[in-house]
Amino acid sequence: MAASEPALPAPPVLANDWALFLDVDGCLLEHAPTPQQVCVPERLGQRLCGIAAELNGALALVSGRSIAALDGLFPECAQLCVVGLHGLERRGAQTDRCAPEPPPALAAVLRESDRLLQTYPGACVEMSGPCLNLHWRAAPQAATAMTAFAEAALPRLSGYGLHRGAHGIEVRPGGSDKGSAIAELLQRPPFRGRRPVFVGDDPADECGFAVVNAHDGISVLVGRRANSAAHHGLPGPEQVRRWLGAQAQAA
Ligand SMILES: O=P(O)(O)OC[C@H]1O[C@H](O[C@H]2O[C@H](CO)[C@@H](O)[C@H](O)[C@H]2O)[C@H](O)[C@@H](O)[C@@H]1O
Repeated sequence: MAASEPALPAPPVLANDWALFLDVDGCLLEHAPTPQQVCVPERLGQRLCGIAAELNGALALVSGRSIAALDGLFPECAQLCVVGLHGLERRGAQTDRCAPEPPPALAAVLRESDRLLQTYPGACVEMSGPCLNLHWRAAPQAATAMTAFAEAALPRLSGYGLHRGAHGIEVRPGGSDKGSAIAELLQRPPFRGRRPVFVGDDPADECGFAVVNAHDGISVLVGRRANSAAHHGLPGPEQVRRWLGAQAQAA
C-alpha cells in the first residue's frame, strides 16, 4: 500500500439498483501469512447473503481463489454467484463455467516446486485447478528463487502467463480476467441493467475498475495505490465490512 497516495472519497451507501462485485483477499478479508490462515469474521457470509437478497441476487464474489476454496471460506454463500480463478470458473448467472483441466506439464512443475518449500520454510505453493500460485508473504527471502522458478516454468506451459504480485507470483492460463468476468455478468440476469460496483484491492482488480467505470459504475479501491483507476476508496477490509453493514461500528 502506498500510504503517500491521497485518500480517495468513500463510496456512497449501498443502493438496491446495484450489481455488486466483491473481491475477497485483502478486500473482504485481511491478508494472512498463507492462504489457509485467513479468518472469516462471524456473520460476514450471512450478511453477504442478506445483501444479495436485497439486490435480487445481483452480488458476486470475484476472486483469484477457486470456487471450492471460496465455498470453504463462506459455506453459507453456496447460492451466491461466484467467479473463481480470475474468471476461469463461474457459478451462477444462469450458466456455470468450469476451468480448463491442468496440462500434464503443470503436475511436473508442482512436483519440482517442492524443493523451494524445503529451502524456504514458510513459503507456500498453491495449486488451484490449472493455476499455480507461489506465495512468499511468510518467507520474503524466497521471492527471487520463486520468481525465477515461475519464469523458467512458463515456456513449458502453453497459453499461460505470469502475474506478479508483491508477495507472490501466479502462473495461470490466459483468456480471462476479473474485468472480462464482470463485463460478461453485466450482460446476464440478475446483473443486467443494474449499476455495477466493484470493490478490490490489488493490481489484478484494476481491469474490474476499468469495466465498471466504463459502465458509469462505482469503483472502490481498498488501501491506496498510485495510478489506480478507482474513483472511490476505503482504507482496509474492516472498513469494507462496516460499509457493507457486516461489522459493528467501532466505539
Ligand atoms: O482475488 P482475491 O480474492 O484477492 O484472491 C487473490 C489471491 O488471494 C489469495 O492469496 C492472497 O491472500 C493470501 C491470504 O491473505 C496471502 O497469504 C497471499 O500472499 C495473497 O497473495 C489466494 O491464496 C490466491 O489463490 C488468490 O489468487
